[in-house]
This record gives sequence, structure tokens and C-alpha cells, in this order.
Amino acid sequence: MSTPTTPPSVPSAAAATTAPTAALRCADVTRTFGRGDAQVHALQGVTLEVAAGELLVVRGPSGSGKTTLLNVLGGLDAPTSGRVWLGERELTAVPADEVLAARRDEIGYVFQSFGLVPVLSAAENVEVPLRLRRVPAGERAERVADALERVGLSGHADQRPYELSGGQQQRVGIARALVAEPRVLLADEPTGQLDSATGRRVMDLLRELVHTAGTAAVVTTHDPELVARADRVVDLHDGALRGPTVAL
Ligand SMILES: Nc1ncnc2c1ncn2[C@@H]1O[C@H](COP(=O)(O)OP(=O)(O)OP(=O)(O)O)[C@@H](O)[C@H]1O
Repeated sequence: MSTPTTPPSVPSAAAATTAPTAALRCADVTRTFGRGDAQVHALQGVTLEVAAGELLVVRGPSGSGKTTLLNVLGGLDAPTSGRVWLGERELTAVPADEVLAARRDEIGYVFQSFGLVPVLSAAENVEVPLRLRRVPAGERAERVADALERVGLSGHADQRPYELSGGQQQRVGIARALVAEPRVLLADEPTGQLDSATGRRVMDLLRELVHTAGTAAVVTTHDPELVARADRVVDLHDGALRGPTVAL
């Protein structure tokens, strides 16, 4: 009786290479506000990572720490303890001017209340991140036109925010966040001020753009409908991630 032979195991190329670095990750992050009896533990031991091209939704009730988490991930606030990395660079270990440069060059922000400059047109609002990065004027004009086209607002370039609907304003906000092709996009309740149909359309657009551009996105919400647009969902409760990660 012959013994079946096992083919020699050959290590695959995939196994031999190291896993790609997450676009954004944090480990054991805590953020405490106040002192003594007034102390609030807004984040408690949060560890997560987001890959390029992935849309992660952080879901949680009001006061669960969502905004605090985005602020810490985006270098707008420093954690009380724990570490944050943007690609391979540890944001929590570099000087403030490097954090500022990383925020300017590698992160796009979308705000619940849009955050547009009222005296600037839609195109001028979208142009702001390119001006901050000293992109030459000709290239700025091209990239702004392209970004407005991608969010379906080519015909509205010269309008001021007050001349646009809420959904259109948030699309300008998304174009502004993505125009400079940041590595990471952070959006805090981006549909919180929109009616549900408009909110769904804005979230669909955000998802499509993030996937196309390969941006790592973290979006906070407590709207169950928006959760369905996520690639992955984590639940935040009282500042801590709860339960298994849900992959959709
Ligand atoms: N600067 C601050 N000083 C003191 N407490 C703060 C500060 N910022 C946040 N907190 C507290 O930290 C906790 C988490 O707040 P956070 O705003 O992150 O929650 P959230 O989930 O974003 O809430 P919402 O959905 O209502 O925006 C809350 O108890 C809040 O009161």
C-alpha cells in the first residue's frame, strides 16, 4: 500500500510579504476631560484600523465619544494615553508642526454643518485646501472643476453656499474634503442636517468617491440607514468599542 505523498509546501508570495500598513490606526486610546468628580472618560481603550479604500462607520448614541474619537484620529486633539498612526507616521509621537502639516496634506474633513465659507463661491470653497498646499493656479482650476463635476455640481461653481440646498452644500463640503486626494477622510455626522433621502444620496456619493479614490474614511453616525452604506461598522458605547466588528 502506497502512502499518499504530500506536495512540498511552497510559501506563497502573498504569505511572504508583510501586511500593508493601515492608512489610519489607533491603539489603546483614552481621552479624559476634567478632573475629580467632574471627570469624563470620553474614550476608553479604543483600538481600530482603517484600510485604504475602506469606509468605516462608527456608530453610537449621543455622548458615546464619536466626535472625540474623530478629533483624536485627525490630530485635532491629543489622546490622554494611547497612540495614533497616519500611515507609518505616529501622529502622537511627532511635533505639533508635523501634525499640522499632516492635517493639511493628508486628511480631509467633512462637517455636519458643512463648514463652508459663506462669502466664497462653491468653487472657491473647494479650492481652499489646494491654496493651503500651494498648488499652482492653473492646476487648482482644473482640479476644482473636476471635483465639482464628481459631486454633480458643475453648474453651481459660482454660487455661494446660501444659494444652494443643504444637500448641495454638503456635496461642496465633500468635494472640498477630497479635492486634494487625502489619504484619510473623516466625516462627523455628515448627513445630520439633511432630510433622510438627501442624506442617503450624500452617503452613497461619499462611499463611491472613497472607493474610487482609495481613501480611508471614518464616518460617524447614529442614523441606522447610513450604517448600511458602510464597509464595516464599529459600535461605540460610553467611549469604548463594544462587541465584534460587523462586516457588511
Ligand atoms: N471639551 C470637552 N470638555 C469636557 N467634556 C467633553 C468635551 N468634549 C466632549 N466631552 C464629553 O465627552 C463625552 C463624549 O462626547 P462626544 O462629543 O465625543 O460624543 P458624541 O458621541 O460625538 O456625541 P453627539 O452624537 O451628541 O455629538 C460626552 O460626555 C461629552 O460631554
